Amino acid sequence: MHATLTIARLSAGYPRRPVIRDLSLPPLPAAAVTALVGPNAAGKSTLLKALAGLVQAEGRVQFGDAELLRMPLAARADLIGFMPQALPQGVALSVLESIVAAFEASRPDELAGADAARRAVATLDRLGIADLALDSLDQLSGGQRQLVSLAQALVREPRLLLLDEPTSALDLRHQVTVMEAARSLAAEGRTVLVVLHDLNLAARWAERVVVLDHGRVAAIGTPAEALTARTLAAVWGVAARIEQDPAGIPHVVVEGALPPAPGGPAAHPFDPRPTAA
Ligand SMILES: Nc1ncnc2c1ncn2[C@@H]1O[C@H](COP(=O)(O)OP(=O)(O)OP(=O)(O)O)[C@@H](O)[C@H]1O
Repeated sequence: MHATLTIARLSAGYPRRPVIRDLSLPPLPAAAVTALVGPNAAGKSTLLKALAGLVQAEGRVQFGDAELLRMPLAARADLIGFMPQALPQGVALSVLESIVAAFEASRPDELAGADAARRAVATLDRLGIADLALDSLDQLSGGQRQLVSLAQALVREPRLLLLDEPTSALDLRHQVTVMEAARSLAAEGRTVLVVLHDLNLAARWAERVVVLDHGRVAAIGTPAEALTARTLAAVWGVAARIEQDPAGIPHVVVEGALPPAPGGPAAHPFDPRPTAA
C-alpha cells in the first residue's frame, strides 16, 4: 500500500494558459501528509488537477509502480481521491446518497449497494458528521459542504489523497478534525497532498511542505526548512518572524505587508535567475 509520489518535469495548464512549467519534486513520502502552499494563482489547484487527470499535463508522475499520466482515467480514479475546492451546487441528493454515489461511481458491480452504504456511514462517522446523513446537500452550510466533499473523496479509501483547501470554510474544531483525519489516513499508509493557505496549520500537521509560486517550487522541506522568514518575504511579500513552540513546531507570526520589490517580484531564495540590480 505504501507508495511514494514522484513528479518529474511536469507541465500543466489550460488551453493557451500554461501554469505549471517543468516542475520536479523529490519523492513525496507515503504514510505522510505533504502541504502544498503558496499565494493565490500560484498553480496549487492546477497541480492537484493535473495529478487527478482533470487538466492537460505532460511529464512524469510516478505513484509506486504506476505512471499516472499514462494510465487510463478510470484506473487513475481508482487510486486517487480528489477533493475539489467547491462542491457543485444544485445536486438534489442527500449527504448519504451523494457519498454512496461517489463510491459506486468507481465500483459499478452488483455488490456495491450494501457495501457502499456501509462504507458511506463509516466515512461520515470518521469525520464526525454522521448526523448530516439525511440532510439535503443543498441545505448545508459552507463548512458542512466541505466536510461532505472530503467524505466523498475518502469513501473509496484511495491510496493517494489530493485535498484542495479542505479546511478553508471550517471552524477551529473541524479544522482539527480534518487535519487529524489526514494524519490518520497517512498513518494507514496513504500519500496525502493537501493545499492549505493557513501556514500554521501546515506547520502543525504536515511532515513536509512544498511552497509553490508562479507554477514553480520556491521551497521544499520540513515545515521549519520551507517556511522561513526569507521565503515568506520572497513569495508572499510579508514580513514575518518564525517562532518555535515548545514541541519544536514552527509558528509563523506575520508582522505586516512588505512594499513591492523595485523592478518586480522578489527572487526566490533559490531562484537561479539573477536579481534585478
Ligand atoms: N479553467 C481555467 N482556464 C484558464 N486559466 C485558469 C483556469 N483555472 C485556473 N486558471 C489560471 O491558472 C492560474 C493558477 O490557478 P490555480 O487555481 O491553480 O491557483 P491556486 O494556487 O490554486 O490559487 P488559489 O490559492 O487562489 O486557489 C491562475 O492564473 C488562474 O487564473
